[in-house]
Amino acid sequence: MDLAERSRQSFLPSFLYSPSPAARTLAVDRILGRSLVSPAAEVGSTSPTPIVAQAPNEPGKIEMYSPMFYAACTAGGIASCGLTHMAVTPLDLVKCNMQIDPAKYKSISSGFGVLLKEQGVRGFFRGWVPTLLGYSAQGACKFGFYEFFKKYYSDIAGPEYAAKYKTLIYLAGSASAEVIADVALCPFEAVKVRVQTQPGFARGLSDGLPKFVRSEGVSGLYKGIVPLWGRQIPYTMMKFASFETVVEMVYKYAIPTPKEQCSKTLQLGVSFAGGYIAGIFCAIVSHPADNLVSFLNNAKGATVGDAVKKLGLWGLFTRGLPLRIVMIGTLTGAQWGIYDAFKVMVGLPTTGGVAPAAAPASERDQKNQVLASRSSDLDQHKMEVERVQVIASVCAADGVMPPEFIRSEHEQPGITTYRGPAPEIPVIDLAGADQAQLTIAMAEASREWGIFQLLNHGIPGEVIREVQRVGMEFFELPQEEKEKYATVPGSGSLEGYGTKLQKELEGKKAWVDFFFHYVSPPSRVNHAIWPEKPADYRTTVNKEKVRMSWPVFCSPPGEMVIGPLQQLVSDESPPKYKAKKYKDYAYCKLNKLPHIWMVTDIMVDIDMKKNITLITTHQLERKKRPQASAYHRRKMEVERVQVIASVCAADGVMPPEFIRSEHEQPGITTYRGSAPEIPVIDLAGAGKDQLTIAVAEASREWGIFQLLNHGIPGEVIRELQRVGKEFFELPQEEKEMYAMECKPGSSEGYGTKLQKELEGKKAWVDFFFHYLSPPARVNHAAWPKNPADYRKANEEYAKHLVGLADRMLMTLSRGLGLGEHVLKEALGGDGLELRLKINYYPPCPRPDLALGVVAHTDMCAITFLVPNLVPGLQVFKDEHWIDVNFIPNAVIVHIGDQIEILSNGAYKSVLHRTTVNKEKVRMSWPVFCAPPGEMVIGPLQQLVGDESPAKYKPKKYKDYAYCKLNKLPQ
Ligand SMILES: O=C(O)CCC(=O)C(=O)O
Ligand SMILES: [Fe+2]
Repeated sequence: MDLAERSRQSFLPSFLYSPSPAARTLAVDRILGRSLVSPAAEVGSTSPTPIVAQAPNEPGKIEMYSPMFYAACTAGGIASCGLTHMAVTPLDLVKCNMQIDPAKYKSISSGFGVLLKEQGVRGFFRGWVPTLLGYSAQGACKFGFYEFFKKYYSDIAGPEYAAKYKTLIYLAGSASAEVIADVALCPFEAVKVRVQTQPGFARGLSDGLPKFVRSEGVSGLYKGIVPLWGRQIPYTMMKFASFETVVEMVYKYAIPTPKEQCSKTLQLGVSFAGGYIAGIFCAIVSHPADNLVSFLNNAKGATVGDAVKKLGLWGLFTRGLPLRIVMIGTLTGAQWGIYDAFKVMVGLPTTGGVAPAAAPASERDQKNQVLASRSSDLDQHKMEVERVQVIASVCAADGVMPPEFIRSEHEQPGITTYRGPAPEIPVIDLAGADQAQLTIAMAEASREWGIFQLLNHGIPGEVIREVQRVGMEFFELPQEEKEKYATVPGSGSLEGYGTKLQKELEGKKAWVDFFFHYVSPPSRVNHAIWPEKPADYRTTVNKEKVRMSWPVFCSPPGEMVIGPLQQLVSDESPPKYKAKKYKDYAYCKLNKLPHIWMVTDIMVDIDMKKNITLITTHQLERKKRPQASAYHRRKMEVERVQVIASVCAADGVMPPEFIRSEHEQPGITTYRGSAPEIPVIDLAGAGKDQLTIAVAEASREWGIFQLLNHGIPGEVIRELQRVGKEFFELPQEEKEMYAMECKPGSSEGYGTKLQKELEGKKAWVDFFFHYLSPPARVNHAAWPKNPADYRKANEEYAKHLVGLADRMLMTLSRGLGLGEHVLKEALGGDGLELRLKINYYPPCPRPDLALGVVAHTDMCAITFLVPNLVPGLQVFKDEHWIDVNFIPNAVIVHIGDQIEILSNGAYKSVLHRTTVNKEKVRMSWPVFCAPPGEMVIGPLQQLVGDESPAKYKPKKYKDYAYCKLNKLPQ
């Protein structure tokens, strides 16, 4: 499987799989497939990648609105109506007889007695065959055509009107379906009534039908069609529209979780309840008519007026109502329950609960085409962006959405929105106050809230409405038109039509598209990026641009240095923020780089026993320790995992952002069965050819192996590890001197990844990065000065590693049937860049819940790694996460993305991750070998031919890195 393919398979939830290569699949691929890239495993230039766990294949899923879908709905309708009506045949029989011969069948209970006496128990089921067949046919048409007409009318109305007039659509859809359903039912109903009410006419359908046709003709079968329509159509309209409405309201108001996240049992419960309530409505509205019919049948020659006089208006509406409510409620509840249970059984969602705003198929196809054609133009990042508006139109149909939009629980508005009484944000009336009052009001609102509403702000309502109108008109343009204004990532300009790409807190996506452009000052305004349509966009916005500057973001020019105002800083109120250029602040913020501008308070807590612990101010507040503790305050700029670990160790809990969701938790996802070991290759024990075969096979099959007798002396590795460990054991302040800067191009130093990960989770690891080779890239200033022999140990290791890398690249090259030097040359020859990373995984209170480095493939060409003896590395092989059993003194080799690409997929870059340990510190020293950024990497020409077309697009390594780190499609 190549990289792209793997990433596509990984996180697609089962409900988004589509078995057929139809338009929907295309949409899913295009729209969802690429967004499943996992985060950077290393800050800077190496790693991040696709994949986490393979989702199971789910064959047999039915695509919404496909012929199979309607067939399933039809079958569900058969089960639903046929069975329920057959079950109530005895009741129906008595009821029909009461209507025909009220003198004999006086009430339901006495009617049963008469039947039993005259016909025995078998008499109760007289006519069950025409009932079953008739109502099966009716159910088939009723539900099958209802789904059809609902979609058909929604499509005609278009998404907006379909949502606005949804009730009308339910009513029209069910009426249309019922017209057809009654045509199917009518002949069976005619025979059934005759069989049930005319003793001796026939035993059942088989003899009754020919007899009926002989006496009344075929047209006789349809004599009752008009009254049938009259009775059934309004009833069905009520039944379907109220069901849809009730279900929608239940999901909206009664159940906090979105429908697609509710269990199937709950969904079916909602269907039954919705059906029951719909049944109650049906019973109520049809009740007067029902009473009327019974009365007229019972009293020959009576009129409606007589009935009203006799029963009274109240009686007409209520007499016998409770019983009918129970009967019809149960029946309708059961019908919807059975219908939806059938749908669930075949893998469809239950009915209702989302607005029917399905984009018309043709429109959707059009969008897919646009997406598809854009994807052929791979050179432009902007062509590859997934618009929420497009995703929404694809998703609207089935009411599900891609998982990256589903927030984790602590963010879900359904859960986290406060429902109690809450104060309103301040409202400030600019007209109603003098300057002093206004100053006080605004200052207070800004101190307390940071947000307020202005009244009488001087912008005429008409101006605002116009700006909103032209903006809305732009977003309603065809997708192609909007894409002309797409923002270009990496272009340095934020202006244009855009959608945020997984760069959010928690890696989730925001359900929003946007358009950005400057409106002021004139020197910054670039009308070229302003929408051309609607035609009056520019004049409308331009005209009002000065006043429009109220609601837009007002910020300083990028070069301005912003820090606490001098006048507000003193000994008593020391600066809380670092001064920095606005553009640097923006860069860090946009890239979620360490908040070096913000200073975290860390307290040193010394208790009576002279135990020293680090504690955050926040934790201190929670702990409310007795007076006996003394606290020393100090500032920490970034939250290091090592510091967090030392704070957490005491109470055995850890911050929630380290708790992985279940599909990532090592406690759940680590494979415990017997698993193969990663290949072990002994460099001393084999001839050149044997070695080539072993390395090539391991790289094809696994993408990872351990080398024994690699030629790096044990002493050299031990020294490397000693100095690294000593560095991490230095006081925090000293390590912070090497903190990685959040500036473009800075990729060396001490660091901690901050909130850049899939699902917004944090990795339980700190690290140090620096170059080892080539000499031109090495910057000793970035290396730790302490311990003193850090440099010597690393230089020694680097020397050996350069040799080992050469040797392995030669072997891999031979393994592809190529000359020894081909791979290395393709990677820049002696320009090959070696970057050391030291991973420091502190002890973790819940190693079953946290991860060290999240699942990724290394972005570089090849990685050489030596860990300490604490286990933790896992690889994904044959759909399982398996532990790597490191052999002491071995070197672990990872194939990275660039070798996979150069080999045109013959060698696989390995998907791996790390777990952490409860008691012990785990450390590892990977060295990432990568080509210089300017090198163009693509499948080697020698490996590409007619039979084996290129699977990867050549691109500069730095562009590959840019895309990977920013989660853009490759
Ligand atoms: O710590 C390890 O064993 C692996 C670390 C890793 O995969 C990485 O940093 O890219
Ligand atoms: Fe890695």
